[in-house]
Amino acid sequence: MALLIFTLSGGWDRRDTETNPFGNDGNVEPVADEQENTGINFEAYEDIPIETSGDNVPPPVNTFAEIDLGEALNLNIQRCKYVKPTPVQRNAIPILAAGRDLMACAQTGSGKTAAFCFPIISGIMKEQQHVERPRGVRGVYPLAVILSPTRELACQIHDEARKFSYQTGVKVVVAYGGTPVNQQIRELERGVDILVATPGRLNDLLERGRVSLQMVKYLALDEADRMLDMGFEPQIRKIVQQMDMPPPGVRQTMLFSATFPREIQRLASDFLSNYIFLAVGRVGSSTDLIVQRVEFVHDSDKRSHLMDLLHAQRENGNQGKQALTLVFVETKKGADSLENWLCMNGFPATTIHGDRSQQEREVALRSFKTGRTPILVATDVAARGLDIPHVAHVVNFDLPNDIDDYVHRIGRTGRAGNSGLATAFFNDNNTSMAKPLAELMQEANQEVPDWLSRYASRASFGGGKNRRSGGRFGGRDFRRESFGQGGGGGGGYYGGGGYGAMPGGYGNVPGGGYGAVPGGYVPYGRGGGAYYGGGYGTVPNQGYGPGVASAWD
Ligand SMILES: Nc1ncnc2c1ncn2[C@@H]1O[C@H](COP(=O)(O)OP(=O)(O)OP(=O)(O)O)[C@@H](O)[C@H]1O
Repeated sequence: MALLIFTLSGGWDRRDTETNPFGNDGNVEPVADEQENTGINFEAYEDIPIETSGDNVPPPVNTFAEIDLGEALNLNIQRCKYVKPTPVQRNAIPILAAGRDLMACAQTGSGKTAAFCFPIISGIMKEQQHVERPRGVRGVYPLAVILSPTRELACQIHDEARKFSYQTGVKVVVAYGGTPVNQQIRELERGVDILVATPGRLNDLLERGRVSLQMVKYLALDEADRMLDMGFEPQIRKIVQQMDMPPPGVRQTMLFSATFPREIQRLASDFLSNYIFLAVGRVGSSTDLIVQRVEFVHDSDKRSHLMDLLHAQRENGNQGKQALTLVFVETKKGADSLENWLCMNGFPATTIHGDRSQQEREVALRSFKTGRTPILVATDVAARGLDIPHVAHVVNFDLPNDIDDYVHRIGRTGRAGNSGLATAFFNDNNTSMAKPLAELMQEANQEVPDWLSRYASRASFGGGKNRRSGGRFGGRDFRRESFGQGGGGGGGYYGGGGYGAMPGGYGNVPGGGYGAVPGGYVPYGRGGGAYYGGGYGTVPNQGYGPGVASAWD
């Protein structure tokens, strides 16, 4: 017999005909080996520093089972093969399950999506019987809104949330620009509990009167610092403060990012009520898990230098295969032209940026993910949130002007406890980044080349856009600093060093200072030095020393 339950998502619960988002992999079987099944290097997460502030912070949990998330959601957690919660999940889920507002700052790739999705889904499951949506009015009344800065990230969150809510009766719908709005309206009218959206498209739907926010109980901003910076803030204010969304205290608000500059925190506090601030030290981003290298490369040499890196990577790759490499450039034009050049030189590449149609962007992303075009040239549109498995190398061909953008960009590798490699090309156009970059690398136990330290110590370059406020954290509660209790903080948290193993490794780079790397996997660790084995051992960037010295002196 078909299971038809009327739900207040505005439609019929069609759990029995729901497409299985896990595909054939949706069987719930006991997980034999955590490491193998999750890909998570759990040890890397053990000593992670956690900082919370606010009134009556609910204690963290060690297992998902300690929180009553509901049976259907627990089954999905097993289907996802999540054995243990990550530190941000351990701390954030009980806070959110207790109904508290939260500003959470946790390293890239550490599972923030689940940290806000689980409590939302579980909360809606519990309330399903009691919620009454307005009747007789044509409109769509989501109970939760999740906002994301890019379309691709909105899609990704939607895909994740659909997995987590499979067979729970909770309906997730996504709305984003660049696709026909009427189709999305029709989908919304079939019922929605959780609406994942980009701000532009949601505003459009609100202005058309097709969506009402009056029933919203949960509001989540992913990449919250980006959502509240100058570009997006007016749109967010409009959605959150000028339409019919219940005020803070009535709705529950959760803000998540890997970075949280102080001034954005101050702004964000308008949207929150008696919130808890949570900072989780960076495991996945600018930490030991990502080997960061910075090389001095003049603009005119960037292409040939990139080519050398890609050649070396191919030679060391698995059966001559090119490892997935994400190359960040500054402009859309620059992205197109580099992509062309790479293709002409025998490196299958594609590109993603704001001038491409949504369809082209989606095709490009798919082609990169599947390895058909293992090089993706991107602008900052791909800097945040995208969770692409097996990205081995992020190249900052053009460095960003903001250190937080750098943190998000390199965080596209080294996800979920895996290791990764990030290379930045630095030259005289990037002097304002020298100081924050050197500091960030130092915090993360990376070896800072002498020439970069010299740039960093030059007073005239010291005014770089260094918005970092958290020392070892991606951010620290600005309320504490206002009260004079916090700020800064000594070292010691990264004392352990030496996580995991490094994929790839360069060998035989023509003209470079890299040594040959047999086997491709090279252990790395603090003080150990031997990132790339051989000649590239103890002093990374040595090969560029002379060039840099002449540029500098
Ligand atoms: N408890 C868990 N066990 C195993 N894997 C997990 C767990 N939680 C999340 N993951 C996986 O970790 C990866 C990274 O998660 P997610 O994309 O949510 O990171 P994030 O913190 O939002 O990163 P970013 O700051 O870059 O947006 C995903 O592939 C996700 O499926």
